Amino acid sequence: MTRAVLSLGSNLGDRLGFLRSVVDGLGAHLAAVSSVYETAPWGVEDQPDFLNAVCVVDDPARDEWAWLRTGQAFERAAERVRERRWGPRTLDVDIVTVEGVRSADPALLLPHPGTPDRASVLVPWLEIEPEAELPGHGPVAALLAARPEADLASVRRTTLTLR
Ligand SMILES: Nc1ncnc2c1ncn2[C@@H]1O[C@H](COP(=O)(O)OP(=O)(O)OP(=O)(O)O)[C@@H](O)[C@H]1O
Ligand SMILES: Nc1nc2c(c(=O)[nH]1)N=C(CO)CN2
Repeated sequence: MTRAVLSLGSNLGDRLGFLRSVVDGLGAHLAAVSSVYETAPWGVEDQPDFLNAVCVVDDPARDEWAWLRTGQAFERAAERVRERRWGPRTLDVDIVTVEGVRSADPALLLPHPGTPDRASVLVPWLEIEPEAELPGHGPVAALLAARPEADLASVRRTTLTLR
């Protein structure tokens, strides 16, 4: 119960700097991090493009709630202001999965229910874990193959790096 997959997103201010703040803050607990992707916004479409990335983290001392608190601490440090659902933000850290954990608690849904529909999560995740499975949904590669072509085209790999 120590390994987790996190999705990172930013579309306000120093987008790359906010993603880097997470990677830097995770330090030795960062097991893998994807490339940075520039992605067209889903949900609310009249907002700037996002930078998105996915990382795999590992810490024997942290359970799923500790990972949620960790993500929220990074969001607070980025002075995130929550104005509307799916609206623009300096930093969003979603807990995609925590190994061996399923949760129906609205404060921490695991796996994150948006994952199967979000190419902005599936593409970077697949890059770092080609064999990944989303619990209850099967291989990430199959979820991605089921997305419409327009979704795939909206996720563009950049040359920016996080470490
Ligand atoms: N797996 C999860 N990861 C992060 N937050 C979660 C998760 N499951 C539930 N939450 C809850 O979601 C709440 C709101 O999250 P947030 O404002 O980031 O939503 P959103 O990014 O607008 O939408 P979405 O959750 O669909 O990406 C948080 O208070 C948190 O407790
Ligand atoms: N492309 C993209 N679109 C989004 C994102 C995101 O991370 N990437 N996050 C949102 C808020 O949860 C709303 N829309």
